[in-house]
This record gives sequence, structure tokens and C-alpha cells, in this order.
Amino acid sequence: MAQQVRAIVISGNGTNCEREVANACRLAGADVADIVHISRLLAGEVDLNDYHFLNFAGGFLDGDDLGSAKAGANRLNSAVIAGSDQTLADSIRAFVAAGKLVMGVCNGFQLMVKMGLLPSLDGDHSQTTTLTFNDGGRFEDRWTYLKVDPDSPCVFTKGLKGIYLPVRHGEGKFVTESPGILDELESRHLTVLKYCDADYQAPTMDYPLNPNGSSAAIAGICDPSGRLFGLMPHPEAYVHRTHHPRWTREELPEEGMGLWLYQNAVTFIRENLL
Ligand SMILES: NC(=O)CC[C@H](N)C(=O)O
Repeated sequence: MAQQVRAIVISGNGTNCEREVANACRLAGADVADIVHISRLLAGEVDLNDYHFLNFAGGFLDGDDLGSAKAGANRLNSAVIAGSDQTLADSIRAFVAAGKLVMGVCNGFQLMVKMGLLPSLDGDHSQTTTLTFNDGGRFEDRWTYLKVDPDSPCVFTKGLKGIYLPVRHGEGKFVTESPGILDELESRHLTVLKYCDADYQAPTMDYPLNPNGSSAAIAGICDPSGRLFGLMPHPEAYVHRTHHPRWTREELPEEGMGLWLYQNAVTFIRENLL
């Protein structure tokens, strides 16, 4: 077990992308990518400590009631694991403290932010940012160009300049509690991904390139360690050439760009955690 790269994808309460995320982990080289229902973690049947890479998948946790992922964040912060005195959030914090990786996609990103796992500027896990209703007032389902901050500590985007990925969300507008939080995120290069033009050069607030009106065009952020990462676009939805909307008309490499994020995660685990 020690030499295996082990990923876990949490399912339940309304997730709908867990199979695609597990598939992406496996394609990227993870030896294990288990889809585990949250009830099994809460029952103490599965231990997060047995894994290196925790994935929160997209979906509609609790039907987006109270705002997307809000009820889910409350659940993780308060529900106690059977036979212990730890909440699930406590065990996730221990997982993080052990130097491991967490990625939240879309509803998973919303969950990480509302739990306070991201951006965790002071490491205190209080909520300082949120994802709220798209400026257009509608659910957005479209492909977006994303500029990567080359100076970001983010483990997942290492070596990348731009990626093309789909979004599908109603609440993707990233906002901070105060302008100071936004400044700090920017100055520490934690604003990893920004919606941009088709050349991956300029971040933009223009719709539809920026599908939701996100502050500073932010599509994804990481914590100061770079090991915790959340993004609204779906990397697991572009892991093969045929996922690209113009694959019949363009010459494309076999691997989709979303796979790069998972490959970077697996490389980090092999180099640092095995
Ligand atoms: N695809 C998703 O994960 C959607 C997240 C959330 N339900 C929203 O609409 O914003």
C-alpha cells in the first residue's frame, strides 16, 4: 500500500461527477481511485489517512438549498465520525496537516470555500470568500479559457500557462469578504486561474468569456501551501481529445488539458508522499 498513489473521491448528498473524477485520477496514474460515500466516512468504515489525494466532486449538494454547498459545509463541520470525537472536518484538517492534496471542482470548490478550507490565509479555516449567483442570473454551461498564474504555489498547475475547460454552474461568481482579502490573494499568487481571452493572455470581465462576473475574473484559487486547490471549471470533463467541443474539426493531442492537473497531483505524491 505504501508505494501506491491513493486517491479518494467523496460521493453522496447530490454529487454527480464522482465517476469522472475517479477516472481522471486513474488516467493520470493514480493506482487507486476509490469513490466513497460520505456515510461510510461518517460511519468510520473508511479512513482518510489511507489516501494521499482527496477529491470533492461537482454536483448539487442538498439541492443547492441555502446556497450551493452551504448545507454540505455545515455537515462536514459538525458531523462526528462514529466511534471518535472528531468531525469529518477535523479529519480533513489532519489530512491537510499531513502534507496531502485536496482538490474541489465546482460544487466541491464551493464546499471547500464554505468550510473555510480555502483560501485559509491564516490557516484558521474561517470563511472569508464565497461563490455566489452568476451575474447573468442564469445557469452557465460553456467552455472557458483559463490563464494560469505562473508564480502561483499551486501544485496542480505547475508548468501550465493556459487551459481550456467547461463550466456548468449557477453560482460561480467568486467574491471576497473584503477588498483586503482579494488583495492578499492576488499578491500571494493564490488566484491560480482566471477567465481570459482565447490566447490565454488577458484576464477578462467580459461575458461570455467570463461566464459569471467573478471578482478579478477568478476561476480558481489555492491555499498558501499550494496543496489545496478549488476551481469552478471541470478538469475531469476534458481528459480525452473527444471531450473537446471541436474535436472533429481540430487536430488535438490524445490527452485533454484537464488531465494535466491530475498528472501534476500524481507526480507531487510520488515525489513527496511515497
Ligand atoms: N456543476 C456543479 O458542480 C454545479 C455547482 C452548483 N450546483 C451550481 O450550480 O453552482
